[in-house]
Amino acid sequence: MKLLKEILTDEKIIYGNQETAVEGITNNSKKVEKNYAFFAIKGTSVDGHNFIDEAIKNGASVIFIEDEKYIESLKGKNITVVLTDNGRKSLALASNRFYDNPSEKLKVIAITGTNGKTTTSNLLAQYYEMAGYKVGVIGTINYRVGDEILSSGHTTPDPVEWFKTLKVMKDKGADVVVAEVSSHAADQYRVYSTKFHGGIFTNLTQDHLDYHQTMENYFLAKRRVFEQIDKFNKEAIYSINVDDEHGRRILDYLKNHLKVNDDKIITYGKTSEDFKILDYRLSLFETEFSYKYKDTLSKIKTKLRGVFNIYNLSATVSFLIKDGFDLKFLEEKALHLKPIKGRFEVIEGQGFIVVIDYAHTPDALENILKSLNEIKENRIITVFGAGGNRDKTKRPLMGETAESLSDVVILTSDNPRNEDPLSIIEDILDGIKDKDKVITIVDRKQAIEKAISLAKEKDIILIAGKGHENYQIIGDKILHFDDAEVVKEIIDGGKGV
Ligand SMILES: CC(=O)N[C@H]1[C@@H](OP(=O)(O)OP(=O)(O)OC[C@H]2O[C@@H](n3ccc(=O)[nH]c3=O)[C@H](O)[C@@H]2O)O[C@H](CO)[C@@H](O)[C@@H]1O[C@H](C)C(=O)N[C@@H](C)C(=O)N[C@H](CCC(=O)O)C(=O)O
Ligand SMILES: Nc1ncnc2c1ncn2[C@@H]1O[C@H](COP(=O)(O)OP(=O)(O)OP(=O)(O)O)[C@@H](O)[C@H]1O
Ligand SMILES: N[C@H](CCC[C@H](N)C(=O)O)C(=O)O
Ligand SMILES: [Mg+2]
Repeated sequence: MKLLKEILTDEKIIYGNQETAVEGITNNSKKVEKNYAFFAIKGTSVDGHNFIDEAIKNGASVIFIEDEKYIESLKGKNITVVLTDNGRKSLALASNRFYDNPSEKLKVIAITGTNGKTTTSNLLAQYYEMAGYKVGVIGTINYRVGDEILSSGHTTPDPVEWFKTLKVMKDKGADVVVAEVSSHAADQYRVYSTKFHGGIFTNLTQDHLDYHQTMENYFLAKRRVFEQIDKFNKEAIYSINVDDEHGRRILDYLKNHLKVNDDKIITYGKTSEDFKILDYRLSLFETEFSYKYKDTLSKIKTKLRGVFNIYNLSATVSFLIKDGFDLKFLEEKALHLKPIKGRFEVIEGQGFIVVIDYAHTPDALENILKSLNEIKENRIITVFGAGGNRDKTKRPLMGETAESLSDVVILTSDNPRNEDPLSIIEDILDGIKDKDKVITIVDRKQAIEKAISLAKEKDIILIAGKGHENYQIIGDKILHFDDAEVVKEIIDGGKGV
């Protein structure tokens, strides 16, 4: 329990007083219990102010409002009413206080960018674990501390769950928390007021334009992650991919606008002067790359596969160098890093190879396919779809990429959600010129079966888009579906490598 005054920042109390007891906080009227503070937020689909009555009925003792027009109707209701000019910020600030400022006692690291967040955060987690730390991970796959899975949901949870999860992780003995911060989260202040130990920028390419509308807005949302890190910790450290034009803009912003000292920043990439990626050698089973750091010219060997993972590993290693790790330790332990579920996951078939990968953006699809083209000995058969109720403009771009970098394309369903699966496929087909290369099979399992039946000696089948997901969302139903499981069932005895 807290008193209202303990969770307030500079919001204005309209009715009631700051001694009001607060047993819990939420922005969801359905979750309100006795003596909760309810935050009414104007959302992207509905206005939370419409649920004030429900929150009161459920026992709210305090209502935070953003809209002054509700002041009058709340008069004389024996409820403490607080006015804020930004409900989302207030919710984050209050959640942080309610859960006793957990990030003050943890090393919380934010990873942001369109692709590579889950991978990079898991690589960081593995390194910290190998160095003896207890680590929490918050991201797309789940929220876990050590080996204990706490829950799962959005890539970045809402503020109440975010700060609560940090507190639970701290109470369970975590020293470090690595967290993916999505652009939605930055835009909606889900992690506002967290004291981050540092931040990593992986890349920015097209995705989520249904939400951000333009690439520039999308970029500004990502930039906000760095603004927020700097605002609450002037000592934070940063690792930035400067091969990416948006990475260079973030770097410029950190140095010239936020005035972050050079010694707090490390860059990585082929064009970097800090952690410079030189040559590399790819195979289906391991990767080796050389790099230059200061006067050291050296090599890293890992079981992770694909050029994009050289970037994710470089992001990780460069960040850890800034965090004081020994380079030799990082090199040696790279061999022990485990690949991440559903990211360039390889399953051996009878003579052919199946690769399962979470590529669900045009850039990710291009990257995985380019790496496969560097490795291939025969054809590439690509099976994929696109998520429903998500950015439609990426669909034809994914079609174009798949066509140009594969020999056969099998279009199928990803998570169609509330859209017609066939019309999603039509959108992808719009980007494909040579329709003869394409087979359309709406049912994902049948599409995978077809790919396997077509596979010849040394072919590679890429099954993209769902990676680790063990479900398929069709309409409002969530059905069990797991690409790797389906493949193993079909090729009976096919083993993962
Ligand atoms: C676009 C988006 O991010 N929406 C999320 C956001 O919605 P919102 O804040 O705009 O809220 P809203 O649904 O308009 O409702 C407004 C307010 O009314 C309240 N309400 C609503 C109904 C009710 O009965 N009672 C009530 O109090 C809501 O709690 C909310 O505070 O906050 C909601 C509550 O936390 C989320 O459930 C919702 O996720 C939607 C369903 C979603 O699909 N989000 C995805 C796109 C997302 O967040 N993805 C990112 C990126 C993924 C990645 O690329 O890695 C992620 O971090 O997962
Ligand atoms: N550094 C990278 N650059 C480009 N593509 C990448 C990179 N890392 C991963 N990918 C591609 O993106 C896919 C998803 O990777 P990952 O899950 O690490 O990204 P993410 O940023 O967490 O994605 P999400 O936004 O869905 O959480 C991979 O399966 C791969 O195809
Ligand atoms: N975090 C991403 C995941 C997309 C995964 C893909 N399988 C889909 O359902 O579109 C999103 O919500 O846009
Ligand atoms: Mg992720």
